[in-house]
This record gives sequence, structure tokens and C-alpha cells, in this order.
Amino acid sequence: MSDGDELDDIPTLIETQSSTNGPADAAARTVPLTIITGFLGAGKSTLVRRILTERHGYRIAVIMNEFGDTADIEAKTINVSSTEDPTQQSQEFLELANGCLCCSIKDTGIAAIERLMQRKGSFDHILLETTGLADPGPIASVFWQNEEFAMGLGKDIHLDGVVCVVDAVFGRKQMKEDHAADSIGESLRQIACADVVLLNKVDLVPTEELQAVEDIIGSINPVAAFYRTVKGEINLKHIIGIDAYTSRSVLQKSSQTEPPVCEHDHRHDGSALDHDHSRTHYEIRGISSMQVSCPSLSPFQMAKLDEWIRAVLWENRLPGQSSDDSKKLEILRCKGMVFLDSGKMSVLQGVRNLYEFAEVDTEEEADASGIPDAGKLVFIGRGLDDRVRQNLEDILQ
Ligand SMILES: Nc1nc2c(ncn2[C@@H]2O[C@H](COP(=O)(O)OP(=O)(O)OP(=O)(O)O)[C@@H](O)[C@H]2O)c(=O)[nH]1
Repeated sequence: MSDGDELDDIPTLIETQSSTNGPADAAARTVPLTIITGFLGAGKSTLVRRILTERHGYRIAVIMNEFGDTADIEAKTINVSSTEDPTQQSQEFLELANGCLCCSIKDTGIAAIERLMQRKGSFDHILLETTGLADPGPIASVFWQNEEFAMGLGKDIHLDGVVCVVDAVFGRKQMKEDHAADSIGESLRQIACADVVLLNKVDLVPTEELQAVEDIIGSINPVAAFYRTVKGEINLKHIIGIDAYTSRSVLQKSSQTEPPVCEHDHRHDGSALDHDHSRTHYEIRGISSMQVSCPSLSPFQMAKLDEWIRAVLWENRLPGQSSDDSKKLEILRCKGMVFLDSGKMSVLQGVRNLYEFAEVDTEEEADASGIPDAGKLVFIGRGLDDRVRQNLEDILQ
């Protein structure tokens, strides 16, 4: 991919003219925020630096979270790039309580973003780079359209997507090593939460190894878009302005029939990247995904589904069972859509224990992005075994 391609294909950042209520309307008024996550050394800063120095015509603010062993470990830098010359950045240093954004975002981190928002109008997009050790789930939750957020930062910002950079050289090793016996390792949480996965440093790895890493990523998160990159070289339209949390994005994804195309020279034959759905129960270090097709639902079934999701997300148990029985049940991400007997359609979006069903107007969405033939639900997390699948299917059938 050349810079020329990049210029020809500038992403449309805030173009949501949808009449859909909820996040899409919010998107029309607010600045999109992309969370960039990925394990230590995977290439997050390289990607961010590239975005900041590339001439793409957009003013992008970056909230960096440096994590090192130096004295400035607690310093956060906000760089606001200018349209005229992206290399000229004004800098403000914001001291946070500790170097880990994951821990501090709910207090000082929010203050940092609020300060940034006072400069609203001077940028089009925010990138938030997490530390390599951060779990992006709680960070994404902060930007969720709940009541608290809607009254505060939600007036200015909406979550555009979570991008996870995976190290092609060490990715597989990291996924194994950071997994502790009783918890899900951070690198797995990062992949599970992602809307886009970039397998970076593909220049350093033989094809067989790439395919092995891709297989694992696909088994953890079969619904994320996937690209191979060298030094974060990617067409920005794949990572910015993706609107992953609007109902339209879920609809568009579900009507895609082709697997995502790889950036860079390494085109694949489909075998490595099709994120084999038949293996959704192949558990990699505790995390798996579960995809369930969903027939048209009556209001009673819809209420039951809602109850099922609440029990699973909020209490880590199946309805009617104690949490002891389903000790290991934990959902990191869920998405999907269901058709209702009324002819309407409802789109599910969830990050950890936050979720929402948003009703969409099927006629308008059919014009805009096409309506899929059938409903489906996807859950990514821990403990998603046959018992859980059967329990959900019993409600849906
Ligand atoms: N060969 C090669 N090297 C790369 C690539 N991407 C990044 N690097 C190098 O990998 C090292 C780590 O990259 P960073 O961008 O600092 O990684 P990071 O994820 O921000 O690291 P932390 O902030 O420590 O988590 C740097 O020396 C980069 O130059 C790539 O695609 N190929």
C-alpha cells in the first residue's frame, strides 16, 4: 500500500446521517474515539506515530499512555496534530496517578479527556493508546453510551472501535505465557475485545507461523476484521471511522460474505483467515466464542433472551442456576441481531457487563446496508461450553 493510495482513500470520519436513534445519532454530533490496544512491544506506538505523521488531512488527537521504567512513567502526553503539518504537535503534559490507564481512566484519565475536549473543534478523531498490560474492556466501558456517560463525556465523544495490534513474532508465545491458571490473560482479553485485529511485524515471520497465530486469533475472536501489517502500515479507513458500536456496523458485518482482506503483500487463500466458525468451541487458554443463529422472536422470547443475557453478563450464571454451577462463565464481548415477530429488528452490542439492544428500522437499514437473512448472536468469553449453548438455544427455539 502506498501513501498515494492512502490519500486517494481518505476515510469519512463523521458522516453518520442515519435516522437510526441512539449511538448513530450520537455519532453525528460527537468526536469518534478509537482505543488502540495490544501486548507490550506489538507495535501500537509505531502505528500511532505513523498516523500522527502521515498526511491524511485529519486532525487527530492522541492520548498516549507511556509505560516504562523511567521517571516520566506517570506523564501522559496529549499530542494534537495539525492539518497543515502533522509533525508539528502542541503538547500538554498531564500527570496521572499511575502509569496504567486501565486503573486511572475512571478518575484522572477522564479529567485528561475532559481537558482535551475543551479543544473540541481542533481535532476530528481521538486515539487512545493503552499500555500493553491494559485490559481494554473496562476502558471501552467508560465510553459506553450509558446514562452516566451520556450526561458527561458522551456529549462530546463516542466510541468508534477497539483496534488490537498483535505481535506476529511473539504473539503466540505471549498468549500462552500471560495466561494465569484462574484468569484470562490480558493479551487474550485484548483480542477478545477488538473490533479490528492487526497482525503486525509480518515481515519477520514465515508464513506457517503467521497462519498458526491467525488460527488462534480467529478462534478467540471470529467477528473482528483482520489485517496483516508491517510497521502499522494500514489504510486508515480500516481502523478509523469504523463505527463499530452502531447498529449499522453490525448489520454491514453480518451481510459480508467475503472474509476480511489482508493488507500488505501477504494475500491469503482463505484457509488461514476464515476464522473457522465450526471450531467455535476450540478453547484457547480459556477464551472461546459462541455463535448461535436466532429465529424470529416473540416478545416473550425476547424478554427471556434479555433475562438470559443479564444473568450471564451480570451474574456469571445461566438463568435458573447458581453462579457456582457456572463458575467460569464470563463474557467479554457480545454482538448480534435478532428479528422480532413484529417485523422489527434489534441489534445487540455489549462490552463486558454493559449491553444494549437497539431497535432499528428495517426499511431504512435495508436501503443503507442490506438486511441479513437471519438473526444471530455472538458471545466471546470464558466457559462458553455446550451446556451454555444449549441453554440459550432452548430459549430461542
Ligand atoms: N520489523 C518490524 N519491526 C517493527 C514493526 N512494528 C514495530 N516494530 C518495532 O518493534 C518495536 C516495538 O514497537 P512499538 O511500536 O514501540 O510497540 P508498542 O506496542 O508501542 O510497545 P509498548 O508501548 O512497550 O507496549 C520497535 O522497535 C518498532 O520499531 C514491524 O512491522 N516490523
